[in-house]
Amino acid sequence: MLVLQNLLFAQPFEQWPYSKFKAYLRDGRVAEVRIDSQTIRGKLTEAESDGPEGRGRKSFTTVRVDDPELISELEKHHVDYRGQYENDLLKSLLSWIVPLSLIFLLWMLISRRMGPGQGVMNFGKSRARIYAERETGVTFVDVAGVEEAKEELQEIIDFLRYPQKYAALGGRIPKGVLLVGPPGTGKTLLARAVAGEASVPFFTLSGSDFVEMFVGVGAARVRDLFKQAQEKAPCIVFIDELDAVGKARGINPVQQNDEREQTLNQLLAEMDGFDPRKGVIILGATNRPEILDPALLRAGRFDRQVVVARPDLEGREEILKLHGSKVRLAEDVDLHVIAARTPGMVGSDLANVINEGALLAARYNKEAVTMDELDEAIDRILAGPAKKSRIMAPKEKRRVAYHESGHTLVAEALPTADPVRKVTIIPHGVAALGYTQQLPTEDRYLYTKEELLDRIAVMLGGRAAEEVIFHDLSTGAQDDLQRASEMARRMVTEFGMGETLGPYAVEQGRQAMFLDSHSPSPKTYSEDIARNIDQEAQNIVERMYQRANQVLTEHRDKLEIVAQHLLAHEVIDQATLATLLSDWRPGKEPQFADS
Ligand SMILES: Nc1ncnc2c1ncn2[C@@H]1O[C@H](COP(=O)(O)OP(=O)(O)OP(=O)(O)O)[C@@H](O)[C@H]1O
Ligand SMILES: [Zn+2]
Repeated sequence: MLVLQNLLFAQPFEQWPYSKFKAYLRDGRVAEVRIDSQTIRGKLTEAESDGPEGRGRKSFTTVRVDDPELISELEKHHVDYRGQYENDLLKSLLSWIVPLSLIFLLWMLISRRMGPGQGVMNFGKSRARIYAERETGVTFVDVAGVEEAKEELQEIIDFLRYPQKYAALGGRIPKGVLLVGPPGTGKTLLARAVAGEASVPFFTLSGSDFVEMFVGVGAARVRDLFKQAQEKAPCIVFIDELDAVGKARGINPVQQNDEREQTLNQLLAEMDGFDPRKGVIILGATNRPEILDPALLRAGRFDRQVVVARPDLEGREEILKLHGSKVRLAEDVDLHVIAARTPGMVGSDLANVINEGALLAARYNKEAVTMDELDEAIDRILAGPAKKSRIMAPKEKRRVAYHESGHTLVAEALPTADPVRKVTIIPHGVAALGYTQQLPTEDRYLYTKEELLDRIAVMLGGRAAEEVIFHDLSTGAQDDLQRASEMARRMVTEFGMGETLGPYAVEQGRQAMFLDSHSPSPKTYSEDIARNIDQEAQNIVERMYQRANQVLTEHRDKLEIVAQHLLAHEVIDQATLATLLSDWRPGKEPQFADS
């Protein structure tokens, strides 16, 4: 820079006072100047130059002072000036450019966080994007292992395809369908597939997005979303994580969330306000239906629920096949074996197994994914603490299979027990390892003494099976025991079915107790009677346990058949159970003496 300047000003500089420079400037004798932070260097005009020997024109330098008129005077006298003259304009420019660009940056950040098409400028607008089928490209082929859910959704697809047909017939079409199931089972995927199958636009919004920072934004979005959707009908509106916005109102009075509540109210209003025959179907997804505001589940809203359950063995194999087809699997890979190793895993876990396996194969420079990589992938995924607890070791699985078979057999054997609808050893919820689902044949309000006793025996059937088969007990029956004991106690104290008290009820009905569950119910009887009640309840449990034990010992072969089928397939439905027990007529067992 300095070198350049010196070249430019070939002649030596004369040191001038500033006033002299200004005087020359005003007289129009200055030709050009270079200004930097400390000094001003300049050249005079041709006319001012020295004689013929001077190669250049006369140059001067002066100390730069704070002179607001300098630039205007330079302009006025047509001086060629260059340099960094920090005038007030620049200063003030800087003083607002910097904060302005900071604000802009912040705005960019916020609008990126808020998703595309959603800036500060239009934050009332819904960020719903439209997915045409071409874009999502998802159909039922891409969702595996959830056949029941698919079947239930088929009607919705049919309706979206031929809304006129339904309108003509006047059939009632649900407005809202709630997909309920554990995380990663493919609820989102399924919703998209419904849109894909029906070739309709897919609007999506996530409940957690609703909970925004400004009050009113969520509600505005909901309004906008429904407006857009109605213009594009037939279409699907999908609300993921419905529980984030649909939590029961007023659950937490301390930390109230006006925004969420407003959004929820808007959602309810919108759902009430449109005519489903126009062809807008709302799909919601949640893995915690129990915390939803009951208003959301009322008729005309999400009044239909579709369970997207954890996949069973076959389902897992299907999902593995689906995702396995996207990578190169070695000849030796048996996805059935992988499926058998992964009870409790959901679709996203299984997709992960395949993906992780492929990554490992690439790392080991293999040509294809082999069993080794898939095994390692499973181990890696199981290492996550949350997953581990969900997945059973083979030994545990065996025990759970016999336990559940025990419940099943006792239920089938006893004359009044409800028929078994479904048995599964796929982990459900947090506590239950498996479950046996009984189907009440009719709505029940009254139970006879014998029916209650049968129920208690069924509850104890799991534990009895463990004893018959393994000759020891596990902690898995804790919940069964509690329920059986409570039932026995209530028989004695509330229903007057015991001998100690006869037809005398000492405890209030359960409803009343429930309302005031913190204070123990006042004892209206003596210590003596209390001891007798305990004794009698204990006797009932003990007797029913023996009864369950007897059924299972006598029909151990049936127990084996059911348990082995459970181990192989993880679920047994009512029809399969009937086939498995074909030659055995349940309910025909001799009545147990109930003295
Ligand atoms: N049934 C399935 N068939 C095929 N792939 C599946 C299935 N379930 C899950 N996946 C895979 O897992 C991914 C995540 O699934 P998805 O997001 O649909 O689950 P989700 O039930 O909506 O979970 P969340 O409740 O956590 O939102 C899918 O993109 C897909 O790759
Ligand atoms: Zn049990």
